[in-house]
Amino acid sequence: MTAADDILQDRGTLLTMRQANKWLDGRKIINMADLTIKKGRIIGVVGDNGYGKTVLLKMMAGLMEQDSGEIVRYTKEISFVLSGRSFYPWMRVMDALKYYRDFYDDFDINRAQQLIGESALEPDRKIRLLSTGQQERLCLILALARNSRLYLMDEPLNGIDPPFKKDFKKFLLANLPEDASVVMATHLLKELEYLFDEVLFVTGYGIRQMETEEIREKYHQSVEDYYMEVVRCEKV
Ligand SMILES: Nc1ncnc2c1ncn2[C@@H]1O[C@H](COP(=O)(O)OP(=O)(O)OP(=O)(O)O)[C@@H](O)[C@H]1O
Repeated sequence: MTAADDILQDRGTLLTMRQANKWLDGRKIINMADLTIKKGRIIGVVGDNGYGKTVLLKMMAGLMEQDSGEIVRYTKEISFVLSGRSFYPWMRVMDALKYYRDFYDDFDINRAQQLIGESALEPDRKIRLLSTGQQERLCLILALARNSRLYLMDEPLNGIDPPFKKDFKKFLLANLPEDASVVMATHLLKELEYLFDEVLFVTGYGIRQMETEEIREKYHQSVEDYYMEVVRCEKV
């Protein structure tokens, strides 16, 4: 790390991307991505289908490497929320907890068990037999029971029921370590934009990072309207 990087770390920066590019199957998916993830922020990742939100999250997690440009992670404590399909077919809820305990030093199995109990998930139930929403809830619990600095979530609430969606902010804030940040890809803008401090718009030509307060106060629009009426209409 350079001296300038040390200063960024002191100011609470968790991750930066500078002019990061990613090609897949000969197509440029991520184009000159510039972004900064600071501590204590909840950040939405918004973009049309296939524009590269998942690829961007995987690059942040280090699961996909950039082809050019720079990604600096100022923390190793990054928790990626898996999907329910990530588990072996034989696994029960309790097996997933033990798997996480054995795999991650920062996983608090007691905390996970408590959250499983509060969610009415049965510890002996096979994960593949859970509903989509129950699987998503399990994956969220597994990720949040890790003591991380950065939580990466790829459409975590698609199958989840309206009451939990409504309580999600409370659930998240109650279970996030202090000063941790969340980066969350979602199409549920109407329901979730109230959560976001910032938004990363993933467009066909690059990434645009904006404060939600700026969108609301300067442009007098909701994030969804701003995305639909401004960002999606821009041509570069
Ligand atoms: N491993 C891979 N190999 C080849 N192409 C891939 C791979 N992963 C993703 N892609 C392609 O990259 C593009 C972006 O995919 P990605 O899953 O990031 O989109 P997304 O914005 O998350 O979409 P959605 O909103 O539908 O979930 C797509 O065209 C996809 O087909």
